[in-house]
Amino acid sequence: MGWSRKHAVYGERYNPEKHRRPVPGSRPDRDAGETSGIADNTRELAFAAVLVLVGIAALYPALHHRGSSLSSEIKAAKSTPLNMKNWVNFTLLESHRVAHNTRIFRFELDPKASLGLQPISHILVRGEVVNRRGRLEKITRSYVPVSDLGATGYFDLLIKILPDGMLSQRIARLNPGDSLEMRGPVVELPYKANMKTHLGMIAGDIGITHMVQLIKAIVLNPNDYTQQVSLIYENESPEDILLKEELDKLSRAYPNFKVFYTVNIAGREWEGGVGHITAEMIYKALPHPSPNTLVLVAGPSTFMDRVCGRKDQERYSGQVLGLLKQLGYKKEHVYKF
Ligand SMILES: Cc1cc2nc3c(=O)[nH]c(=O)nc-3n(C[C@H](O)[C@H](O)[C@H](O)COP(=O)(O)OP(=O)(O)OC[C@H]3O[C@@H](n4cnc5c(N)ncnc54)[C@H](O)[C@@H]3O)c2cc1C
Repeated sequence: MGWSRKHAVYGERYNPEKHRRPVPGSRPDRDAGETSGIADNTRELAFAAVLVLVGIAALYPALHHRGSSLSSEIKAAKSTPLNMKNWVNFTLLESHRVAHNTRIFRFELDPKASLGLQPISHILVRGEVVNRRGRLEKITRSYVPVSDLGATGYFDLLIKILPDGMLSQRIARLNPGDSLEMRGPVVELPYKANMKTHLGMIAGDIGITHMVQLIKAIVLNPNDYTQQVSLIYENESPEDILLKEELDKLSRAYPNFKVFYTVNIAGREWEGGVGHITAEMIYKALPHPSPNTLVLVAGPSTFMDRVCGRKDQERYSGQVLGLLKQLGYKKEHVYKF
């Protein structure tokens, strides 16, 4: 689904060598003028060889141990029960309220297994409901896991419970120990570490799930050198902001992640933006269109209309409209969920 190869080839790729942060304590390479003849070189070489041998002997048990722990991590990742072919039952461990109409549902995995997702992916959830004609029917909906992708033993879904939502109402009635059928994953945007230098994100309401999955995948990956991830997140009121505490924590812990909130109804103490997202907010907070940047957008249909236009097909983002068009963004600068 979603991201096509066509989108991924635009522009120069971010080059980790060029942008690598210096390793603390590392010293510049030795100047060629410091070497003092063949005899010195031979002595240095012999000494270095002895050091290497001693080093290998000392490190062998640690390397061996690390090797086996890596292979068990790989085994664990492989042991994910989630697959595209069959529906698998997952047991609810617990759920907790995030906002008046939204809850996090935590499902169980084997203690060493993780979901093994590539960002950005969603999974399919199926449940039996009474349909609008009063008949029992199995229906399927998509949800984006928001727990760290490497988390073992569980995964979390953030689900908005709609007043007349068939599956979300069914999920809201689950008790710990109940189970739900799932299948997947479905990769939407196959994100690769360092694929852009600066990512912009614009989310409305429950559209945050896509962004949270990617933000965590970037900041928790020591080999991802993305210079900046900037999110603008729109909601109805401060109480409706989903995962605010977690987003604030991430932005305090990782200087390459910044978040700006805007709400339609604000109290006196509110310090963020007020009203719908504007062109000015986007201009100030997000990367300007360039081959090294990408802006991701997710939210309800009316929100998409204002910001960039709806996705026109299942696989392609389509033309850029709305605020992003006004600001000069083209198809290759925008990914719509
Ligand atoms: C790729 C993808 C990822 C998604 N990820 C998530 C996620 O992580 N968390 C999540 O909660 N949802 C997510 N959704 C939406 C989810 O798949 C369901 O559509 C949603 O839970 C409603 O299903 P339902 O059966 O409860 O409601 P339905 O019975 O299908 O719909 C009930 C009514 O609610 C309307 N409606 C649908 N969505 C919304 C909405 N967001 N706000 C207001 N009204 C709405 C429908 O138009 C309909 O009138 C995702 C959707 C897609 C396509």
